[in-house]
Amino acid sequence: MAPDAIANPQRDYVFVVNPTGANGRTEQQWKKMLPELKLRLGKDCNICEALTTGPTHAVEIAREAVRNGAAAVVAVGGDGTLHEVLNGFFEDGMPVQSREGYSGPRTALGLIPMGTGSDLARCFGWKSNDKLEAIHRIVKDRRRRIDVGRVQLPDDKVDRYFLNVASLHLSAKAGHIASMYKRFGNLCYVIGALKAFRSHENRDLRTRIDGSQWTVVPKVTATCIGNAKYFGGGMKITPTADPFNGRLEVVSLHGFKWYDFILKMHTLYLGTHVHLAKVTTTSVRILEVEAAENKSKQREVYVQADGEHLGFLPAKFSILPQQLDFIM
Ligand SMILES: Nc1ncnc2c1ncn2[C@@H]1O[C@H](COP(=O)(O)OP(=O)(O)OP(=O)(O)O)[C@@H](O)[C@H]1O
Repeated sequence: MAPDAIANPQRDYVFVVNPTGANGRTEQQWKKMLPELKLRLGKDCNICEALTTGPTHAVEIAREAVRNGAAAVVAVGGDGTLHEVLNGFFEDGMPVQSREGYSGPRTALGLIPMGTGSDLARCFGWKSNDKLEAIHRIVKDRRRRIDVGRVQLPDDKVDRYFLNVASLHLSAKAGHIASMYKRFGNLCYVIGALKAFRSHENRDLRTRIDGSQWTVVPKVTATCIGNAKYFGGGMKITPTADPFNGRLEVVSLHGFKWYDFILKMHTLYLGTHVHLAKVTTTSVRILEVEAAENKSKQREVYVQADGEHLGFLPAKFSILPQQLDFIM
């Protein structure tokens, strides 16, 4: 166990479980794992089990746990649950502080991947639904500072945070549609992409990197902003992203037609799409995006982060100056 676990006998480990994750399998697997987890974490650790009752509940549970100075808040479920737990570490654009008087170590974020997609787990080479591997990781409690991406939409006063990938236009719309077809497992992302293409038009966008000059980027099909490498249940969309290097990798697809998407689909899973002529890549700390044409058209350009539909352009994507402790 980590040295600070011995120094502080009252360590709360809060497990935020989405019982409906992976079409209900998350709850079954969690129940099987819990007795061994209790045994291995031992008496020094207080295991708090919180089952979510619906969307966004995980945000509230995590926020309260951080305020109360929990040693760790662990998302048990898919990337959607992880995303909500992450967002619980922040409020009003600031990291949540523990209650006055608490002087223990910072709260760490943890993950037991038991969802459909598990894209962050894939980025670290962790197996999804591997009980022993997950227990070992939590018990060992090895922490590493991880980068957090932020999305700001001027119309929406609430900033959103992401660990995997934010994106805009076709990919964001496809993700939004995919969320309605989760019952089909990973196939939901393919269904989402095909449906999204039906009403899709490539758009000229204006972008600004790290506060420099605005430039027009023609015929954007989708732009993906990666803190980590994967989205959509295994698409290696930002293959050079590294969640520890303080940067976001931006991959844009230009002028794609629906048949390009079918023909090139395998390259998105392999991460080799970045070598295609219609794909550009950049490394940034801040990316601002708005429509180049008629501003009313920007209401048609979807924006998402870690699979959550956030709204429409304009949007600002950035890496947070402060990192988060993450259980690796
Ligand atoms: N009790 C609940 N009932 C219904 N929906 C919930 C509940 N708890 C959480 N959710 C929602 O379920 C969404 C998906 O959850 P989660 O990511 O854990 O599982 P998943 O279905 O495996 O999906 P993913 O593809 O993200 O891995 C979350 O974004 C959350 O908003």
